[in-house]
Amino acid sequence: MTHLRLPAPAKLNLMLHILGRRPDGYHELQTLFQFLDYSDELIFSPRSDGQIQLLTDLPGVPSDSNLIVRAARLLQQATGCTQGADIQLVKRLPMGGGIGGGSSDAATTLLGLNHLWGLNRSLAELAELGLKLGADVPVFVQGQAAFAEGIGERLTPVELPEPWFLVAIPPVSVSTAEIFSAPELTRNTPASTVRTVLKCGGRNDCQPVVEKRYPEISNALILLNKFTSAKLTGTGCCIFGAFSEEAEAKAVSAQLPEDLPSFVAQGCNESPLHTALKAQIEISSYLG
Ligand SMILES: C[C@@](CO)(OP(=O)(O)O)[C@H](O)COP(=O)(O)OP(=O)(O)OC[C@H]1O[C@@H](n2ccc(N)nc2=O)[C@H](O)[C@@H]1O
Ligand SMILES: Nc1ncnc2c1ncn2[C@@H]1O[C@H](COP(=O)(O)OP(=O)(O)O)[C@@H](O)[C@H]1O
Repeated sequence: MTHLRLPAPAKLNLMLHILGRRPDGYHELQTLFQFLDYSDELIFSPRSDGQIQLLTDLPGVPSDSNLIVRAARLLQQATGCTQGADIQLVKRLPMGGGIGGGSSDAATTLLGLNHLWGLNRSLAELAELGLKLGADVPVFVQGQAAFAEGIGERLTPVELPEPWFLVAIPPVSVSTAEIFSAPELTRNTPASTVRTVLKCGGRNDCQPVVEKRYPEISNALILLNKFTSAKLTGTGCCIFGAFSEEAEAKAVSAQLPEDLPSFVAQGCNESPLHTALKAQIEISSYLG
């Protein structure tokens, strides 16, 4: 195989409840994840010298800290694999946006290199490895819309409607660690069941903290709420609203001011990464 090109899709947190804080500082949460058909892209080419080279510079992120390089090295260590790779990144997902770009890049690296290097590791093994890189990585590895518990790693797959989402990107970057360490964050929301959440929805406990600290986000929510019910994803900065028709979402997107960029994408219960990998595997077996 000469190279492998795969998407690293965004996610939305359709609700996010914080139940408590563990002794290690991580938070127990309940969240509903759905993927978006809007992705970074990664292109993997094999190297026989064992080196991992990221060919694309990501401003502000040194190569050794990039989750792509960290995921590739972790996979080498865990499997004893001596092969390497050149990796190109086409970055589309806003960084620090709460749509999981870094975690998704890491998951695509784990699945992509597992395939390219012929390692045959299961999704469960790769998800366990991914959790070492971030709480959000396992859901991208498993690739199904899910109700997540624990710190985000205990996943119950769910079937959700797949509306069109308008995602607006207020011009600020929010650090996940900052919001989770805020003294004023609600940390005692009672546990819900997946059934209740699917029936009644839920809120994002991070939203009041983020709105207070980032007026740009609170103003963007006021604006989008004029068209549809809008919410924060994860710890922000992105906000979203759902529409049944793509055209309707695009019409609203076109009416937003220039300083509030946005995109429209469909919600997906199967990750576009898994859809692309299945197609890739079919092509490889067809070509022999
Ligand atoms: C909040 C969520 C919701 O999906 O997403 P984002 O807004 O970051 O996209 C996730 O829980 C974020 O997952 P992820 O971005 O992978 O977090 P990590 O790198 O593991 O952790 C970043 C920091 O957030 C805090 N953290 C994260 C997850 C969690 N359940 N409890 C926490 O307290 C920790 O302080 C940690 O230092
Ligand atoms: N491949 C990557 N893509 C994006 N961010 C990365 C990557 N590798 C490391 N990071 C770091 O992770 C942080 C969080 O990134 P990201 O996943 O985009 O946001 P969020 O967790 O809010 O969804 C970035 O600010 C950056 O410092």
